Amino acid sequence: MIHRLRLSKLTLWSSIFLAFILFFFILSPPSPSPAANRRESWGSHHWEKRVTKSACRNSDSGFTVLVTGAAGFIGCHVSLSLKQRGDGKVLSRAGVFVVEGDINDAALIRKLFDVVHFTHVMHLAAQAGVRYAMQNPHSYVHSNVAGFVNLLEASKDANPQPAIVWASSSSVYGLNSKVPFSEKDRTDQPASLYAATKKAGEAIAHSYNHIYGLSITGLRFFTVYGPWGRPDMAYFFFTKDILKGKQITVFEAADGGTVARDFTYIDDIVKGCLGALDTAKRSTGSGGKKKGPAQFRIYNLGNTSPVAVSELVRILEKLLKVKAKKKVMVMPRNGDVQFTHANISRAHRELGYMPTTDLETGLSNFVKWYLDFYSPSTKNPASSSSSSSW
Ligand SMILES: O=C(O)[C@H]1O[C@H](OP(=O)(O)OP(=O)(O)OC[C@H]2O[C@@H](n3ccc(=O)[nH]c3=O)[C@H](O)[C@@H]2O)[C@H](O)[C@@H](O)[C@@H]1O
Repeated sequence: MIHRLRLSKLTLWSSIFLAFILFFFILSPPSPSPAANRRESWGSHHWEKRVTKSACRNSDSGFTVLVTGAAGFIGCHVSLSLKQRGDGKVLSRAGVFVVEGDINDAALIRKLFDVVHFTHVMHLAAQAGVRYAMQNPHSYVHSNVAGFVNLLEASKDANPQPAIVWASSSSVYGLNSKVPFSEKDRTDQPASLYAATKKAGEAIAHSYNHIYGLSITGLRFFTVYGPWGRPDMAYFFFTKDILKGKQITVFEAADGGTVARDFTYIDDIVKGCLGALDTAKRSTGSGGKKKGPAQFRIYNLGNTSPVAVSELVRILEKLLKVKAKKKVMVMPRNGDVQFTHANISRAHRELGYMPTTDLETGLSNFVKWYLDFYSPSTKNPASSSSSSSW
């Protein structure tokens, strides 16, 4: 239980601030906590030994992946999935070694690249969330722009360079009104600072690909949800507030039109991330020098099935067996867009990506996890359901 609570806090922390780095294939004795990893002092001989050991691969075809944001929602699912399939696993007992740090810490990132030859970087650390950008704009620039550049700098100097797969966002489509959103559509009208920093990330990624020969794949995630999710996302805090009998605010468009999202279940997203890693070609440069053109890709990872937020609430009411206290209001001008809908044909063709989880099924998994994790009062009619999906 203590372990679970700690994880929950970490998930929250990393989604609001940033940045844990986890890498594989670590096997370490059960790690006391990320904080303890840091206390061990990251430059020490013992630390280097653990890092090196953890990064050994069991075959030449395995990957050694640096996953940033590993304590965050998508990062922890991707990390566990990589671990389960055994990439880089060398010791008798699988485990994950988490290095707590900021992706802006150039010395730490350089040290990691000195100690390990990463074949891939799965960059999922970010300041996420659309509306929070109005409260804390600088954290978006710090994590999504400066932190990303810091990671790319270390990656381009590495010899050999890793291939990079990183998290962009459906929010880059901004005010684009052509649906479904295709990777070819315009992305030059962001509706929030968050979207602008993700769009900046795509431009920065292109420049590193062009100048240094880094192989880079950007994944535009569409409103990802599921167990161990982000408490700042609507489906998560709606669940919490409905159970507490608190009023929730459901947005509608100014003309009374539907506000909808292409909600995408975490397990489908993880498959897309692994597909991107598996199909990433090698970077062509080394030690900061380009040796030829390198792969540059961008993919939508969505569900291709937008659902109105009012319908999301209806499903939650059914699963929780509690009627929500709803206040419907016009969507404030805080960065939200009215509608998202992914065209995923490119990801299907090139990554084999095919989401299989509809919103009701995915939310049912989430609600089971939520009730099990938070064990709300037994007075709650929905609390009898308790199995966790993990
Ligand atoms: O797809 C994406 O790229 C983005 O998806 C989510 O952003 P968002 O779709 O806004 O997700 P939520 O904040 O969970 O909102 C979901 C829906 O609920 C609505 N909402 C939100 C809050 C609220 O109080 N009421 C309400 O109706 C929003 O307008 C939105 O339509 C994530 O928070 C972003 O980090 C991610 O990049």
